[in-house]
Amino acid sequence: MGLFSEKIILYLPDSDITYYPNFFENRDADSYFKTLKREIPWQQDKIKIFGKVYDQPRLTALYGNNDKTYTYSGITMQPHEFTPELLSIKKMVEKKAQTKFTACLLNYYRDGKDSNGWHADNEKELGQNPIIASVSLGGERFFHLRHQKNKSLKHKILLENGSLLLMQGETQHFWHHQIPKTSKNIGERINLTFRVII
Ligand SMILES: O=C(O)CCC(=O)C(=O)O
Ligand SMILES: [Fe+2]
Repeated sequence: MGLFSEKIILYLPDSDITYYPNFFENRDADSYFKTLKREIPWQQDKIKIFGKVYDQPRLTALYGNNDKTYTYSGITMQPHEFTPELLSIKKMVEKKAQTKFTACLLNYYRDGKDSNGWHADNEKELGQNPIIASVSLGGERFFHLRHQKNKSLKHKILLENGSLLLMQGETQHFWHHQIPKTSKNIGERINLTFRVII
């Protein structure tokens, strides 16, 4: 077992979630962060929540190895072609997850006011039991989990620079997750969520 293989299983009911805190070495994570911040054509979309239109509270981009679009919160995103950096990250994630991913949704949280509200990644194009592999680069943010039926069942985990979080099995049927806003003075963060879009 190498230095970077520490594996933390979150034994939450109705879930299959694993966290690898040091999936990337810090200097690799830092270098990916710099390149992606500069090269990705970050966009701020409008989202629709209960019929009202808002600016999404973060920047995003979609990458894919086919032209399949991805629709959530009333936005349909068109994929860009994978860059060399994204392909090298994808390859390492695929080895760990034992899955070939077709797409990556990227999130750029500029500061603590940027966030990602409660949701499950349960869009129909992700299939029945989606596997989501989520890479964190840059500033640390808390990831909150809340059971959809039993809302007193909660958990939070700090997503560190260079970490990988794997959610699979029935997780998206039973749990919501969010990245809440924070008033702490924190660094900007890039998150990559690899998905299989069918
Ligand atoms: O930024 C994160 O860690 C979570 C991103 C997320 O939940 C999503 O893009 O669906
Ligand atoms: Fe999500």
